Amino acid sequence: MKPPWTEITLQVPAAGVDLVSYVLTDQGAAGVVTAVHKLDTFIPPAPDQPDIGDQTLHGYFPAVDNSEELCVRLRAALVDVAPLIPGLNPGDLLVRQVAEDDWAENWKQHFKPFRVGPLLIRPTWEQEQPAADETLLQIDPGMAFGTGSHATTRLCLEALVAIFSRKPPRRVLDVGTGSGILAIAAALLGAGHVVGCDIEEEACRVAKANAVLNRVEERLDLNLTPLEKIPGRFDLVLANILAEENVRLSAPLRRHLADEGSLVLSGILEEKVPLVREAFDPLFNRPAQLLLQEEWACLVYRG
Ligand SMILES: C[S@@+](CC[C@H](N)C(=O)[O-])C[C@H]1O[C@@H](n2cnc3c(N)ncnc32)[C@H](O)[C@@H]1O
Repeated sequence: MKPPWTEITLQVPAAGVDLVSYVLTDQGAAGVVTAVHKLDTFIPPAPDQPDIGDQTLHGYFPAVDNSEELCVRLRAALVDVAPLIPGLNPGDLLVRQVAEDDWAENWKQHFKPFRVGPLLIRPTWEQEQPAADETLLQIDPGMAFGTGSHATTRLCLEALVAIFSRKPPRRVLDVGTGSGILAIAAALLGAGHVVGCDIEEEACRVAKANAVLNRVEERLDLNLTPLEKIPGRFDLVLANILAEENVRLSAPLRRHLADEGSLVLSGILEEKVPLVREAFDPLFNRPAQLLLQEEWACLVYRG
């Protein structure tokens, strides 16, 4: 029998769905589902649009014995973002144990192939073929974050393609590799050696499987080594982790960057840009390039 999951359900004001989804993922949710909007492309309504009301959000966590402990942790994380989401009630969590079949396949219908520069990024269950001048990147995110359809990943992919079009980095570091999508993109675009790290064992397993799928496993080193302990310096460092985590890791991220290398910081809500700039600007001689998509920002520094 397939393992069960712990489902957490909460009501979220429409404009907060993306942020709460991100928080649940950060707290270990393997998948997040809304009834009417998919997680990865939710666009908050414009201020002049009528409020479309609360959305029901389901987060799926590997089954836990003590669901109260999970709820306490989630409430604490939600209390942190509640000031950004008027109307969010972090106390209001419903818990249910569910079988895998209840949700595991449903989300797949939302992930469609898309293009960034020369890359055609395609989920494994889709058939679209690359044009002659395109490179296919196949991805099965499994239980890891990173289909490419989240704005934070897309911003990284766009920055990465632009950097490779100027001067292909030889050595790349992908901090918080998730499904391995960015690490694999770097390898497919020509990087000689790519290190990807994550704090989640499952992410490393999924990323390795995706590396094999794309036949780049020999140039990829995917592991659970904490950033501080990874040896060497890199021509390109990518970090699609939350703003606060980027700030916490500012010193080791900078240390891992080779001279003239590029540092791509993502997972940053637009209102958190000043916080990230405050930590990173003093470490660089030049200001960062700012890329924006939906309510997410990406900062690109040059060493
Ligand atoms: C938003 S996902 C990004 C996945 C993928 N790189 C992408 O761009 O789609 C963030 C990932 O970072 C991992 N993570 C969070 N903090 C981390 C840290 N300090 N070191 C390594 N990985 C971390 C999480 O487990 C998660 O897989």
